[in-house]
Amino acid sequence: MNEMKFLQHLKEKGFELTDEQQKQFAIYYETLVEWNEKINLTAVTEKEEVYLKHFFDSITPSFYFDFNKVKSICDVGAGAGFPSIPLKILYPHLEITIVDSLNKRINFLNHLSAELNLTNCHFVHDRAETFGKGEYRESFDVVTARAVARLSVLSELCLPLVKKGGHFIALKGAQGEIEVEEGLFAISILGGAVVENHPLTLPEEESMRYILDIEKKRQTPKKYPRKPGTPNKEPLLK
Ligand SMILES: C[S@@+](CC[C@H](N)C(=O)[O-])C[C@H]1O[C@@H](n2cnc3c(N)ncnc32)[C@H](O)[C@@H]1O
Repeated sequence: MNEMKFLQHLKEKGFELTDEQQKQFAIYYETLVEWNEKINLTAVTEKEEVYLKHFFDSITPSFYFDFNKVKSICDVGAGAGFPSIPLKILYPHLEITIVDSLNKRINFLNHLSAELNLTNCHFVHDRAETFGKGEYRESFDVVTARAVARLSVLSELCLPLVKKGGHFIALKGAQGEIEVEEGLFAISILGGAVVENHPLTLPEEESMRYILDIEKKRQTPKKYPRKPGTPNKEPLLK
C-alpha cells in the first residue's frame, strides 16, 4: 500500500489526514527503518508493507470504536509502537502509555516521539504482569494489544489495567474466532465480557483480521495478574 493508497483507504473510512499527520507517518517510517538496522524492531521494512501491515492495520480499531470519546490508552507490548502510535497520530488528544518488557524498544519510542513531536506519551519498561499490580491498575479507558500473546494469556496482561466500564481492544489475526472461544473463560474470570468481534480483511493482500472489543464489567480479582511468566505458562483455561 503506497502512501497515496493509504490516504485513499483512510478517506473511504472517513479519515482525512492533515499534511502534518502525513508527515508524521513519513517520519515514522524513516525512523523505524533507520533504527531497525541497529536493533530488531520489525521484520517488515518495505515501505508499502509498513504502510499496510503496521500503519493501516494499527488504525483499523477506529473503524469500529470511537476514540474521540477516549482519553487514555495503555498499549501492552507495543514493540515499535503498534497500534498506539498510529492511533495517537490520528487522534492527537489521546494520552498514550506503552508498556514493553524490552528496553531497547522503549529507547526507540522515546526517540520516535521526539521526532514526531508527540505530547502526552509515556513509555514504561516493565512487564505487564508487574505494571498491572501497581498504581495504574484499573485506570485506563482503553487497553490495546497486537501480536503479544494468545487471548487467554493476553487478557490476564491487559484486563487488570482497564478501568471499570472501559474497554480492552485486541487486534487479532486469522485465528481471532478460535482465540475468543478459548479466551472466554479467562475474560470472564478477569471481569470482562466480549461486546463485539469485528472481522475485516486488510486491503490489497486480503488477509483476515479481527478487532475484538471486550468491556470491563467488574473489577479484576486482586490475585491477577499472576507473577511474570505465569499467565503464559499456565493460561486461564477451562
Ligand atoms: C511480537 S512483538 C509485537 C509488537 C507490536 N505490538 C506489534 O504489533 O508490532 C511483542 C512485544 O510484546 C512485548 N512483550 C511480550 N510479553 C510482554 C509482557 N509480559 N509485558 C510487556 N511486554 C511484553 C515484547 O517485548 C515485544 O516488544
